[in-house]
Amino acid sequence: MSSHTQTVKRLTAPEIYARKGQTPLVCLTAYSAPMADILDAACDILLVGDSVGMVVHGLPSTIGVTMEMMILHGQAVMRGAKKAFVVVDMPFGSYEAGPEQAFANAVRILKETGAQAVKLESGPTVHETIGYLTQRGIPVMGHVGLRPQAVNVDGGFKAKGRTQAERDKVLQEARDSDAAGAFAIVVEGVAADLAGEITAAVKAPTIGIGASAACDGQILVVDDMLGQFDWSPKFVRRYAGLRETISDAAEAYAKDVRSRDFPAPQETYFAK
Ligand SMILES: Nc1nc(=O)c2c([nH]1)NC[C@@H]1CN(c3ccc(C(=O)N[C@@H](CCC(=O)O)C(=O)O)cc3)CN21
Ligand SMILES: CC(C)C(=O)C(=O)O
Ligand SMILES: [Mg+2]
Repeated sequence: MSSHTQTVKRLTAPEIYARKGQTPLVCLTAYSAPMADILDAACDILLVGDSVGMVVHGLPSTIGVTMEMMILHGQAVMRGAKKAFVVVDMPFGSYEAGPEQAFANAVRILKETGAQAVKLESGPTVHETIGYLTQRGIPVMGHVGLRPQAVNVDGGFKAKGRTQAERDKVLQEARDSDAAGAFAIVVEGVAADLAGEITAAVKAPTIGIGASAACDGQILVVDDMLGQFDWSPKFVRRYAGLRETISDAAEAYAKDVRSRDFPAPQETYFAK
């Protein structure tokens, strides 16, 4: 459906920003059109996360995710979601060099997908970059705490804020993202008290993942909460058992094919 014939009004960045202190923002990741279509009614925000590289493409981390992957999945999600606000993650290497690199790649993401905003993980140039993009018409979601794209310097996916120096750094990055104009900030993998401090310190709504109930909203990787994996981080709650459901269905299909029970006459074409 083209934007001209769209009947359902999409949420906007200012509406998300104004949700601070209101009812919690409901967010999930989405990577495909049919999943976005199903999740649209329940969610305020759908994030086309670079976690797609690990969850869908089987990569060991998000480092190998490309602009092309983010754009293809962004396009699919935009075709499925009618009401939710859609944010696309900027992949590793597409924004860290500075504001001009980030702007060029964010423009490409918005033009080619139709999504309304991008997200980027905190780092030394992020304060400058969020301001540069926001002033030029691109809403930016910040991301502080556990930064999956820093996996190689951190030596793994490690929760943040166990030392005072680390707590100060995460809080400062959240303050910087807020001051630079982020319309929302993802807070990942931090202790509850730090998540509370950050949420109280910033004007933008905080969206937690492994960051306690103190945040202004929550996000999970959809395949985690649907139970597609046998291992998940501690912060995941399973709302379905898709792994077992899919495996049981595949076993039942295999049994029916081998016994020639499938296909039956009603599943077969005949000449007359
Ligand atoms: N499926 C999936 N779910 C996610 O939430 C997710 C991804 N993939 N990929 C990108 C990042 C990586 N994430 C991760 C991955 C592992 C841990 C993890 O191993 N956590 C440990 C605790 C580590 C610590 O205490 O420092 C755990 O046991 O929960 C956390 C976040 C979150 N994101
Ligand atoms: C988990 C969320 C916040 C994310 O960045 C992703 O899915 O890539
Ligand atoms: Mg991400």
